[in-house]
Amino acid sequence: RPADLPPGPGPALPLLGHLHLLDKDPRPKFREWRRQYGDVFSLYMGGQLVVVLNGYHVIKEALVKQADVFTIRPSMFITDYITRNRGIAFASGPAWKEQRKVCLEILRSLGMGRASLADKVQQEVGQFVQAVTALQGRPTDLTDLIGVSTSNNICAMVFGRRFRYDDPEFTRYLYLITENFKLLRATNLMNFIPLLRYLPGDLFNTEKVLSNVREMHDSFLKPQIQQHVDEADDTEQDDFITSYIRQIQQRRQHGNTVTSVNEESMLWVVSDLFVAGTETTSTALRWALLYFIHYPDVQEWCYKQISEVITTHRPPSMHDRPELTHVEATVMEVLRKADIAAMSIHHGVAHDAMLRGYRIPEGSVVVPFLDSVLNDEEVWGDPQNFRPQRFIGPQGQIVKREEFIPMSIGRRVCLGESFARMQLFLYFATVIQRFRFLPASGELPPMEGVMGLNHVPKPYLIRAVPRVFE
Ligand code: HEM
Repeated sequence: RPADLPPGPGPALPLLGHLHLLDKDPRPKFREWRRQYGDVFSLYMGGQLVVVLNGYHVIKEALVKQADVFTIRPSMFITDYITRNRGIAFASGPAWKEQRKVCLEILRSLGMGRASLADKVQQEVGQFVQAVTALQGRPTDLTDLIGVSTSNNICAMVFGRRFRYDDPEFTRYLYLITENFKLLRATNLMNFIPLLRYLPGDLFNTEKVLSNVREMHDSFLKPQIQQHVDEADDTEQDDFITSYIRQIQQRRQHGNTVTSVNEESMLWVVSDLFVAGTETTSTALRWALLYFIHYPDVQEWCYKQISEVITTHRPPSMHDRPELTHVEATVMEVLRKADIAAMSIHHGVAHDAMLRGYRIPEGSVVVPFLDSVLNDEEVWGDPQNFRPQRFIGPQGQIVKREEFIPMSIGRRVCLGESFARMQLFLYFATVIQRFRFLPASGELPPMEGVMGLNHVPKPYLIRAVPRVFE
């Protein structure tokens, strides 16, 4: 490692680099290396130099203060192979900029984070409550139900419709997403060890991942889009696809030929919203229920406020959000402690850069290690504890800390942040109002998660016992 690069673990092995030192869950090793080498350290994954950014100040210095340099995605074999700079999440340059701008405009016009969309989410939460009530407190793994329900919120926004919980086709597409989130961790190795690409067969599941993407696009997204195209002229429909089609038409009418806003981009953007919005939000909700059964006092702390502020006669709405501070604080603590996007999405550098006196060469992969901020002792004091009260100030108000960055910061900050936060608030408030969550047996399920692309809880059974209102 040249002397001006960030320090890191000793000699790298040929082909593997430092990969042999990393477990399936690299977080403990990264925490150890931060203590040893400081807030900016580097390692080789295969032949690829990876620079890991730790702590709020370093991540902000890179992603915000040097945004012109650190906003791009690195060129990686797998993502280049699959997305080819289409969509948002893995695109860079002018196409990413234009897609992100158009998407944000549309999402804002649809009311992301505001009342109109909230009504639809509230209706979906109502359906979810009905389905959970029907279980009559029986021990159940709620993963699939949560998956379909949270995904329905994206569907309401993007397609203007929802799907039944027992729709086998829709459940199949959600399964494909979950499978890809799991498979991509192994597939990722191909990014770092080019030799693996030449092995016969599909040992690292690249073809499987690609065929899952194709199936989702061809059998699900394209027909949904086509239906919107067919009905575009005579529809009052108020959803993402209809708005995007209008954006395409406007550009055509103005003779704009250099734009990336076209039918192909629409497919990839819709795919990104669907994939990024489904898996993450449902994971957060699954973590939440697990925390609820481990911390019954937190459930009661929220329930007491809900029953005082809005009683139990009507479901909570977004208007209650400012007053339901205990629920809001619990959403924040789940997002902090669950570490869902611990490694964020990889960033790159547009050209050689300097950070904290170290050179970050063009071609590096940059990991904003969000875990290092969300679990920083200097910021939180007792990060290991699940304690929503840390977000409540002396006057009972919500404390907003700039270090609270579960969805990253800078120009790439999660596009669905306010939508996700709105959904989580409505689910948490409503299910706590309606149920008491208990473990399936005397033994509590483990809190350790599994690292794929996201940090997800292991499957567990839970009892949702309807509360009896007097
Ligand atoms: C709890 C829920 C969620 C978490 C923890 C989360 C987290 C993240 C993180 C860490 C990133 C990477 C930011 C970076 O590169 O620095 C990201 C990007 C993104 N998220 Fe989310 N997200 C969530 C929900 C959503 C939802 C509901 C949507 C869609 C409506 C969404 C859409 C996206 C998109 C499109 C990107 C790519 C942005 C870009 O590259 O410009 N996310 N998210």
